[in-house]
Amino acid sequence: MSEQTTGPVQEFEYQAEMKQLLHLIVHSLYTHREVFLRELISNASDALNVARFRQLTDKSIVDHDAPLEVKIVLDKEKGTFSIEDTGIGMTKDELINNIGTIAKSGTLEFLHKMKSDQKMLDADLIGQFGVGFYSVFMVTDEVTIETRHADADSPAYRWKSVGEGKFTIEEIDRAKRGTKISFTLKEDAKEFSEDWRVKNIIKKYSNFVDFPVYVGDEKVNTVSALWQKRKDDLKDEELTEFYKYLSNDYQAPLGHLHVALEGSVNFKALLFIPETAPLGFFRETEYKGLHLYAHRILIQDDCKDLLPEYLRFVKGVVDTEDLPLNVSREVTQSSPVMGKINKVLTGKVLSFLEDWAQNDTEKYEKFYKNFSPLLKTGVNSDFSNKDKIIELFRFESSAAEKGKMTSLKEYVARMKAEQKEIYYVSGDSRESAERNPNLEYFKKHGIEVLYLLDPVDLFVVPSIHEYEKKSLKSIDKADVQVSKDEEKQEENAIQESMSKSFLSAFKEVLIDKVEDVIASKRLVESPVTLVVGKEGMDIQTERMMKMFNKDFTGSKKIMEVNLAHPLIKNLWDIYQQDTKDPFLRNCIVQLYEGALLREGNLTDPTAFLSRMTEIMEKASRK
Ligand SMILES: Nc1ncnc2c1ncn2[C@@H]1O[C@H](COP(=O)(O)OP(=O)(O)OP(=O)(O)O)[C@@H](O)[C@H]1O
Repeated sequence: MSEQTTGPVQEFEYQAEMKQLLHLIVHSLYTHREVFLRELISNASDALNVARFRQLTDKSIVDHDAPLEVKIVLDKEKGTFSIEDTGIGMTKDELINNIGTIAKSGTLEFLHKMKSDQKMLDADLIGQFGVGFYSVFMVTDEVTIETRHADADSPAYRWKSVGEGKFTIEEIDRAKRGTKISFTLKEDAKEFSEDWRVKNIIKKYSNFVDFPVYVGDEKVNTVSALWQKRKDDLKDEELTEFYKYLSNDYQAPLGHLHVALEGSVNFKALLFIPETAPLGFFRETEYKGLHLYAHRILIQDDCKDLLPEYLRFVKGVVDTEDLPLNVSREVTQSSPVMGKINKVLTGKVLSFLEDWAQNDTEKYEKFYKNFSPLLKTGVNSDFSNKDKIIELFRFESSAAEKGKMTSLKEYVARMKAEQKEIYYVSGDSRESAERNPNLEYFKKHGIEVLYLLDPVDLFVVPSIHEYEKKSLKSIDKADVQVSKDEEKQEENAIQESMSKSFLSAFKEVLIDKVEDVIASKRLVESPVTLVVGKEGMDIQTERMMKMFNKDFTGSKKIMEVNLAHPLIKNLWDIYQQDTKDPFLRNCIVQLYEGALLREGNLTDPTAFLSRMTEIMEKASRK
């Protein structure tokens, strides 16, 4: 029965974006429609949490001692559904502002995209995208909300909407605190007025809600603090169920970690690593943190202070006895207890990953593929754990077949006695890294080079500097060490007189383009290559900087010339006859621009092509 109206009915219009969203929900979401119930229970549970907080500190709230619970009433004959909570309730402003806005940015965009991709829109995905309350319009055409806020002087209201266009608000006579949402189910959604169906859905999605959920007179959910159980008593099935409830993920987690600590800090934690990164995970600046409980009572469902940001893929709960119940967000942030928990958890998560890396490579590689771009940034932000994080790095390598990953430890174990540095090269793909002419020397001499194929590597690997006292060096740098013997042999092969004056001719032609031109000790098959000075930025890094900032110019490169290459020898012959030969000059520019092209930095391909035509014409003349 509805409460009496006590004021005029006011009409409101949804924002344009909201209308579009509602249209999509009503007309496009067909599968997993039962998640509307999860959304409604989750909102009720949030409201109950707020009420529980207020109960602790404010004796004057409406129905101070009312039990905190959710009641669902079904009428199979009439096909109706109602859900009522004794939570905090809503004021008029909250009804207008909170109901009627899209919870998460990007939701509409996402739904549109799914639709235009002609994908089957699956309502199970919406939990991740924050359609929230409005999912109810999948199963009904008209919704009524009756609510009274816990503040003693706050009136009660009825909100009514037929979905797509408008909603109305009127004042009503309701004495109870909390919110009741009721509606008649659509013809094709009548199943949701069946007891057994609704109970099954609650068990599936909402078993771990912190408050009793009743269907009729029967309490349906478990209401158990899983993390309080002993490690050995935890069953895989309930862990998976709990994880899904907690994270809104529809897949089982990749793994979990149970921590119980007693001593200078006391807490229990149940943490999960997801199987895959949720859509939009890496774009997300607004991510959800862990759930923080104190004495088994949820005090924050989004606590970002329990783990550093580079571990934000971890989902789960932390329950501590060291924080007071009525602790505010500001106090938790600066609390030394939080600092201690953060420190312990970070160490535990890193050791947990290290254990996978050592003992379950398949799982680790799955994890690594999904989350390593984030994990790796820890090297630049968490100095106390830097060494641990570095152990978790994996790379493709010239010593391993495509797709196989290797660690720095394994690399160092394979290093030859005379090798002093750890070498790496970056590239968009293994193939492009392997085509880098700077690699030729290393290939010829069987020196292992790591391939940095993840763009994030370029920002983090250079800051590793050293691993087991061996410095990490990009093979694009001019000062990579080439073994002494080798140097001698090469030097002998190079005619001293040839190199000096000839190279200065290169320099003269490329005067404003390169920093220097030197004889190469590392090239085998290519005529020239570009390298960066000791302090310079890696070539790939520079390319990325240019993508972010059009005005970024980068530094001048050093050109290395392979004096043993047949083409260079031919040019030497031309040079000896005429040091200013225009063909020679053209070839020098072409060689330089060819090197730019290879590294993806050629800015004027038209000039490059016409010069090439000119050179070919000359070369093909009889
Ligand atoms: N039963 C309720 N009691 C009190 N407030 C509610 C209730 N249901 C909804 N609300 C209010 O309406 C808002 C919008 O709910 P909605 O489900 O659309 O999004 P959300 O819960 O904020 O986001 P998400 O679904 O992503 O968690 C809530 O944030 C809350 O302020």
